[in-house]
Amino acid sequence: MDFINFWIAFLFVGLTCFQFLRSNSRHRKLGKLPPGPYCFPIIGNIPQLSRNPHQSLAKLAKTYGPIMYLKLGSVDTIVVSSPEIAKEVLQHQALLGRRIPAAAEVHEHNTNSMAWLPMANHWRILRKISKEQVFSVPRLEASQGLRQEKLQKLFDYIHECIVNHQLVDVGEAAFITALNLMSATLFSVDCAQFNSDSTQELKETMRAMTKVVASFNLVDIFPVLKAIDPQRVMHKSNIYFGQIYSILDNMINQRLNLRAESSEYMEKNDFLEALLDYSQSNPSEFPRDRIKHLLLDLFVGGTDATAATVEWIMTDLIRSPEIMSKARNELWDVVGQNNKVKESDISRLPYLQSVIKETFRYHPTGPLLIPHKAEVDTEINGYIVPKNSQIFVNIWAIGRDSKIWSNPESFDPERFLKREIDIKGQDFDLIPFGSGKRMCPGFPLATRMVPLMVATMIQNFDWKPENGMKPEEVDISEKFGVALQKAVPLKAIPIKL
Ligand code: HEM
Repeated sequence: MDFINFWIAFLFVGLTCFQFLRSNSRHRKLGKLPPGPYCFPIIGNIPQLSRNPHQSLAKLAKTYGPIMYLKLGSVDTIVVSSPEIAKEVLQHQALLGRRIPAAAEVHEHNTNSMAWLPMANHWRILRKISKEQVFSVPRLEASQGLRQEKLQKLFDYIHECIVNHQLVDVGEAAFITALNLMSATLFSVDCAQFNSDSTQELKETMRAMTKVVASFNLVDIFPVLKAIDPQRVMHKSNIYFGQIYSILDNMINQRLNLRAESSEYMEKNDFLEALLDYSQSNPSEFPRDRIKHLLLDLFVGGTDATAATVEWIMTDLIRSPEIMSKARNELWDVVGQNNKVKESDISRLPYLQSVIKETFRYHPTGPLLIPHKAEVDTEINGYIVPKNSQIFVNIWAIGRDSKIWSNPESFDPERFLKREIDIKGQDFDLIPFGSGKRMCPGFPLATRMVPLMVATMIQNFDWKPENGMKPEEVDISEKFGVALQKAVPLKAIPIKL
């Protein structure tokens, strides 16, 4: 070890020990912390977590209970694993902050992004604009034609795979479709093509950026390392965010030019048009340079979660052919075999909705939600949640709890036909989109896109696993990330019906 590395390591260990001792003495004064496993000096509970922390934490909760205290590096962490305490946490004003990952602290993203802002004025304005201008029913109705076209492309692609005797990489097809659904809805543009190796800048950069943001970064658990950025995560993130912002800036400028050039300009039905209108009439509340930040939030928030959800639903259906045919029969009964499924049909498809809910229970796309942060010392269920703790609400553990669900390890959509439960954040047994003020703002769009993508994939196609595998052999192991991914991507054989 050379001289400089020695001093960096010495400084790191010294500062971490100092922080460790200081926070321990502060906690002793505060009161009773929730129970939790033994915490090692400096590294805390990191050795007790696997690559799938939601699963390790669910196991630990069986021993230590529905509210636990852990230390991840130098970060106080509270883990909640029951619907009752999840409700208390998600409705507590002081626990709705965010701990910002270092990878998001680039290009002023953290100070402009709805996902990372604290619940102050700027965040409130963004939520209001999203609710009233972007995800309002009239706006969603007006933009549905844009989405219908993209679903036709998905249908044509699957058809082409059949003609060419090709497997479908279901995750990739879902990602391209989600990306195009989002880019059509946001700015009337197609960002990605099926079966194309040509440069698809936005798609590739989005992939790279999500990978960087999802990667394990030492700085997030030892903030003293931020200035060194030992894994170069912030460096890479800075590049990808910069590239995406410049693509978005170009799109915004092009649209502004189009609007300025012709007096006969026909307004488009997309979200960009709504945001430009709002910004022009409320420049002080929502200046032009904030549009790109909101577009990025919606684009990133919408694409990965939607694509991962669809890949999981298709995995669960391919593993259970009788459930897939039941969902298809419902589509044929309600919509017909040859009519395209429309957004207005979704409410008449209770079985398909049960399938989607069951996948949300079984493989929730955000197993720990997006971690919340305690803004002040707060008491929950008789325990202290120290200021600045990060809070994980483990909805994966709630979804697999046998006290709440019978046979939680089996995929059984029928349970939702017997039990009325919605996913709008009111019933804390199932909150795939979170609940309360910080709940996913994209819920109204996601609940249109996901059923239509699945319907497009199963209405006229049956599916077989690749390589002569039996349905029940299709892999369901998970890979933790920005959205919960499949560890082994789903590749399957489509069959025309
Ligand atoms: C199946 C699809 C989706 C799932 C499962 C999902 C799930 C979630 C979850 C669990 C949260 C965190 C809630 C919390 O921290 O309490 C969240 C937040 C968020 N989602 Fe979604 N989401 C989906 C689709 C979308 C779409 C389509 C958009 C936008 C077009 C979107 C944009 C966002 C944003 C911006 C946030 C941060 C909100 C804030 O912090 O105030 N999501 N989502």
